Amino acid sequence: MTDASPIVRLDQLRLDRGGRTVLRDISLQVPRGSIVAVLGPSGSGKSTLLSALTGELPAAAGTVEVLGQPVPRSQRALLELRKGIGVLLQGNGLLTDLTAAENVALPLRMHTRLPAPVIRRLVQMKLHAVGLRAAADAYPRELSGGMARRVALARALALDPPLMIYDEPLTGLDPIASGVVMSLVRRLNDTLGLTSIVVTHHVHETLPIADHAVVIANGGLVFSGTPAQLQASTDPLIRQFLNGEPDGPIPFESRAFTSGEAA
Ligand SMILES: Nc1ncnc2c1ncn2[C@@H]1O[C@H](COP(=O)(O)OP(=O)(O)OP(=O)(O)O)[C@@H](O)[C@H]1O
Repeated sequence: MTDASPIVRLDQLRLDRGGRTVLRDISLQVPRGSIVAVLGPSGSGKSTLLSALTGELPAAAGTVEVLGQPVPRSQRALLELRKGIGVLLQGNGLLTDLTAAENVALPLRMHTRLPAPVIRRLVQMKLHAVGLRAAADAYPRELSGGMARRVALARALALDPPLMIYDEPLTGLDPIASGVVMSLVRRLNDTLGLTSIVVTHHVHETLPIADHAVVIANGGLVFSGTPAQLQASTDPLIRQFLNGEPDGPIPFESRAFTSGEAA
């Protein structure tokens, strides 16, 4: 029997930072098996939203449920929850004095008691999944930007998390490497039975692999629907964002927070 409950459920969520409300009234359900693109201009609160999913930032109001449970407050329960969330951060976060294989092995060494030969085999499998088995003994400096991103992706997959979160996975990559990484995101999602949340302002590279898209701007969720619906939207705010125009309903120096509420 498959579990039909959403893997992430946000209800009337408000998030504050530095005494200001960054996002308000965010309600969203992420179905299992889907890829959801979270889009929005710089400073709109995308990373802030991610912090709420990993429990780094508690909700100021409303609820956040991840992997079928409210995000806990205790450090111990949070650590347990985070084992089920693979995160690919903006920088790759690879340790430069470790090889690709050693980097991928890190979470397995830290969070499991598996014997070394089993870890070696799992690492080979993860590197194979991102098409880099041959690069196991290379150091990060010997890899191209796209290859390093894929090693970081293999490391994020090390503990077989059901939920993957990608924070700006294309930053610094050329168009070819971007295409490789995005198609890998889709393939891994489908072959490993994952659910993926991709936070990015790379709209045109991300929409083709997404099942659902949300746009955050001006302190809230301004769109939620399929990529086709997003592309067809006539909302001036959405058009401004999609076309990258400086003038329109999104302020150029996007100040995502709305003043007052948490002050
Ligand atoms: N630790 C913090 N304290 C106070 N304000 C913060 C903090 N972190 C972020 N902010 C503010 O919250 C807002 C949203 O920032 P956030 O980093 O979530 O946006 P973003 O959409 O991820 O931006 P980018 O695409 O540039 O990474 C911004 O106005 C930012 O200045």
